[in-house]
Amino acid sequence: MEDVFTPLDCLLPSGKQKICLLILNQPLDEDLFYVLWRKAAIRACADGGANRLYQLTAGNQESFVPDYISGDFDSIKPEVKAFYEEKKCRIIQTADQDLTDFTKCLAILLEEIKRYHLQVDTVVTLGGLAGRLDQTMASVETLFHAQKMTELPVLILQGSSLACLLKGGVWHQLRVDTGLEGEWCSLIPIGGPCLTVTTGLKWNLDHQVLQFGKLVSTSNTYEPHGADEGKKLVTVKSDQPLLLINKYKLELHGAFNTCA
Ligand SMILES: Cc1ncc(C[n+]2csc(CCOP(=O)(O)OP(=O)(O)O)c2C)c(N)n1
Ligand SMILES: O=c1ccn([C@@H]2O[C@H](COP(=O)(O)O)[C@@H](O)[C@H]2O)c(=O)[nH]1
Repeated sequence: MEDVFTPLDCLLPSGKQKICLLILNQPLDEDLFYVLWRKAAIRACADGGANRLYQLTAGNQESFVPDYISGDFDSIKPEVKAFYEEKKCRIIQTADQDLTDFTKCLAILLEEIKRYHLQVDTVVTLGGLAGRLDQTMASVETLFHAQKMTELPVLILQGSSLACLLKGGVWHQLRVDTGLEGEWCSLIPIGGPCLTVTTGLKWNLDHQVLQFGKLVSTSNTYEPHGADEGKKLVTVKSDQPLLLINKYKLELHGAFNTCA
């Protein structure tokens, strides 16, 4: 079975993927935010993610009201909660202290996609890869939950890195021809050893085992003159879920920041 996917399509203003957007409690990149917000079928904030949204959209906050804010609400500021409540944003308390606000917010999002039969190709998350290291590790763990909850790809973007967990046992064909690809990409075996085959990379893996303490494919890059140069395809197969991290470059210089 083959899974064809363009990881950076969501960042193209003219991209084809239909997305939903989840905002976590990390500084928001303005360009990323405005490109993604205008495309999203559902927009949600996890707890303090609402503070970040409120801050970024200062002066025009009523044009950027999310569909819901969920979480244990130990981070959202009272005035931010009151503002969005007044604007009819749904406030959903998720008190469970065994799952992160990110995981719980994602679970709600996936239920809504199902309930309203929304045509969605990708769930895009802003934040989650910086700040507290335990939270960053938890973000990656959320991707494992996500694979049990949905067939949809769940992406996490922050600070020029896009992270996505590739399913095990499937050939992934990754198109890397958007023009937004940066100079490196990595394959990280998170849950245990990953028997891996790749094509289209500078350092390909030929049925090699990626494993912490053995071999981890960081600072890899796309093959400069491969046979698939025209299409720019990378293929990856691993017997276990494998974390893909891509560098992206988005230089819009605020070109989209007036569109709600
Ligand atoms: C074994 C175990 N360790 C730790 C916890 C605590 N814990 C895990 S997820 C979670 C909720 C974290 O909420 P989130 O808003 O994502 O992070 P916060 O900013 O509140 O730290 C908590 C308290 C637990 N329930 N079980
Ligand atoms: O340093 C951080 C802090 C938070 N996150 C993510 O945001 C959500 C919500 O965080 P709150 O602090 O509870 O508002 C959390 O579940 C993390 O996924 C982060 O990535 N890094």
